[in-house]
Amino acid sequence: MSEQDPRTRPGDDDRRRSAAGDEHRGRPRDDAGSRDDRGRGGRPDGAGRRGDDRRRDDRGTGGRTGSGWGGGPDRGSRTGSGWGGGSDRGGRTGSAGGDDRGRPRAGGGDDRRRDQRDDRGRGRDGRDRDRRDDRGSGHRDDRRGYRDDRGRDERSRTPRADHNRDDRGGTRGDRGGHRGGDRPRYGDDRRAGRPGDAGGGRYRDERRDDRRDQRGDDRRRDHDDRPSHSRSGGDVARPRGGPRDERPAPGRARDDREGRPRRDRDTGRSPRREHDGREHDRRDGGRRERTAGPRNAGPPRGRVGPGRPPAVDPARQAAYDLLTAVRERDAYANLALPGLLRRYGLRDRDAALATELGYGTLRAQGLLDAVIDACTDRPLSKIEHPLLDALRLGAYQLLRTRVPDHAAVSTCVELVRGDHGSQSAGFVNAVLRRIGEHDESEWLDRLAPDAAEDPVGSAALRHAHPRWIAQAFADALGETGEELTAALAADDARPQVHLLARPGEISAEELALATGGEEAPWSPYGVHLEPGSGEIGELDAVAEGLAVVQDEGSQLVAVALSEAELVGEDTGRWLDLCAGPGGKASLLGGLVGTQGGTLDAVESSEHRAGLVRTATAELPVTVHVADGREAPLPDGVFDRVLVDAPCTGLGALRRRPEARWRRRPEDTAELARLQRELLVAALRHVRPGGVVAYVTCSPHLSETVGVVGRIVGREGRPGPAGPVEQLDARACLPEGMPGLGAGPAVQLWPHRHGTDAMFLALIRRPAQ
Ligand SMILES: C[S@@+](CC[C@H](N)C(=O)[O-])C[C@H]1O[C@@H](n2cnc3c(N)ncnc32)[C@H](O)[C@@H]1O
Repeated sequence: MSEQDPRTRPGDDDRRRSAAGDEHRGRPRDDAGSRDDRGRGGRPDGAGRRGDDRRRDDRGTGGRTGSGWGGGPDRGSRTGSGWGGGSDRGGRTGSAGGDDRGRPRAGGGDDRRRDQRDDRGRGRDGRDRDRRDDRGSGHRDDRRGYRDDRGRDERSRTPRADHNRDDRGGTRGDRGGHRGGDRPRYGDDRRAGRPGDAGGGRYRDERRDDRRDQRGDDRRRDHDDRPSHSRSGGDVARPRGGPRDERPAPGRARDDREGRPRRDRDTGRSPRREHDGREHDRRDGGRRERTAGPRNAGPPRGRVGPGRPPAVDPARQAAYDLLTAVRERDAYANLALPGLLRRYGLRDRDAALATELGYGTLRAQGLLDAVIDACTDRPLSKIEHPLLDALRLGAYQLLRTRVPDHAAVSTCVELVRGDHGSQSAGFVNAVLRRIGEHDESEWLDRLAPDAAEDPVGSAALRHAHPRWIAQAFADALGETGEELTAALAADDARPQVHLLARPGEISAEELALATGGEEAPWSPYGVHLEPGSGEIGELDAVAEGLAVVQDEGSQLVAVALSEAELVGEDTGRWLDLCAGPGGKASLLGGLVGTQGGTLDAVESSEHRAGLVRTATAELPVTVHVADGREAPLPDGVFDRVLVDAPCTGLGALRRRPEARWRRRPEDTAELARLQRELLVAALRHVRPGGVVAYVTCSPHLSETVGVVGRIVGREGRPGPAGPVEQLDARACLPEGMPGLGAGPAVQLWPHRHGTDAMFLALIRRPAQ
């Protein structure tokens, strides 16, 4: 889950909104025949358009099923789980080629891709025209080649809205009405024991277009609050990159909004404000070294001289305001940033610069503070916060960007001069000049603990992590050497944006073509976008609801649950016990929908339950606002249950620039209790022979194996949920995926897998 992370602070939900995108899913494997069939990986139904001959030939045995499940001949044999990819999949990451990847592909062929290319060329006017036309005629569907009259007839018998009622009445009996058409199918040969083998369809009805319009309105209204909609899910560009192409990226809508930089600032900060007592010391920062900095380099104690408007470029002003918002309002950076970009009229390279500076400064805060601390007489806690923000912003530019020193210093000096006077400006100037005397590695050599004596402390400072988080990573990795360094470094890097190609809506291949991205190495639904400029929400595929932002690790754990081996038939009744904001519910709902099943989605926060409704609006998902520990749902009936538990989110810090400095070690104990209780509840709701996936986006042992160990029981003694069996989760992840450990649980890592650090345990209730 991305910044929309619920796990961070229970009760803060209203501050978080989501694109249902960020953010963290089977079949019996005892049937060799079905394994083989899956392994051949062709479209089970033979329906849908084919790609061109070259693609068909290259794909060989690994053609894509409409639902994204393919699997080359060498893949099904391992787990029988039908993970997509052809026999050459293992070489994919090293291969520049696209057509020979043996990737699973959805039903669309060249026509659809051509259509999408044409769409892109039309630009905004063309899209608007299509939208107008769509409303009455369904033209939009034709345009993408998805139109299916049979499906529409069936859908008209079972309006979509039924699926999102908060009661279940009348929906299940109609499930079959959503199947059919030329949409991908889950055949018996691929999903033994699954219901609805006739396949799934797109979940649409005549109200779809209306709803899309409504969604568009919601999207615009919620824009400020949507997470991860900048290309990086975080930073977007280095400040001194070459000239950037200001044309819209492929598939990106032109934005004809007019933005005007505004100089007004909404902070109203007083230079005399009391400090809040927050520590700005070297808690995580290694030993203190005072250099011969300005001896009088303490902060001024009040405004000196007349204030005047800051003469700073809007990008730096926006970054500075972001730091203020995070500090003063506990804002989530990825939720606050889009509004600031709009306020200052920032687009393209300016937006990229503002994002880089704001996110980078937040991410590196502990390192920056250690350096600032070494350059002034006063403890950081005695420096007025706005000045400290300016110092951090300047220090980040000096140490971690190619911004010329003079520009880094002078712009930060000007940032404070207007509101805080010339004496404050002089203080900032003096400290930043001191910082600029050394580069980052020289400062680290001076300030970091000796790696031989304190490897965790050294790695923590060098990669800008609090020590306790670096220690938690070390504990989970089981080492404090090179791999810890690699993990922290990957966690400190600008992340790619990962998109989920929604099952039944668009294939990963099509989405990659439409967005200029790359198909993900592991998830059959994933597309990676390079960090760059621009708003993800402006991509046509995202704007039209065909794709959402979702980390590949989140996709993998959701698909793993859908792949886990049940005892007995999958009746298509699935449950997501902690669903908000709906990222995985949207994927699970799409998967279960393609086989005619349903998903119940429980979320304790009303607001976040609303986000789940929005994210699953066209899927067979019923949303319940309830505490997952006592949800009003029957016991012992669900085939598959996801517990994507509220957690510290330590595994997604790269997407949440400020989170690493907010979390406290003591957060984990209370969360672990809640996690255990939710897992026990899930095991109550799952039927005998059904499977529960316990998932966190944290590698902290007390939230992962600690929770699972207590519930599964130890040394033959059952835990509080009675006897259960832990499955080998590795078998439900793509074959050839490296670094999955010794099992049975799986810990994903950014440095090993390019994903957030998601944890997955699969637990099955014994069959009666
Ligand atoms: C990690 S998030 C789930 C993310 C979600 N699965 C997704 O992919 O978008 C955990 C969610 O659990 C919710 N939550 C917290 N306590 C809960 C409880 N007792 N019962 C149900 N949901 C709860 C939080 O509000 C939050 O939305």
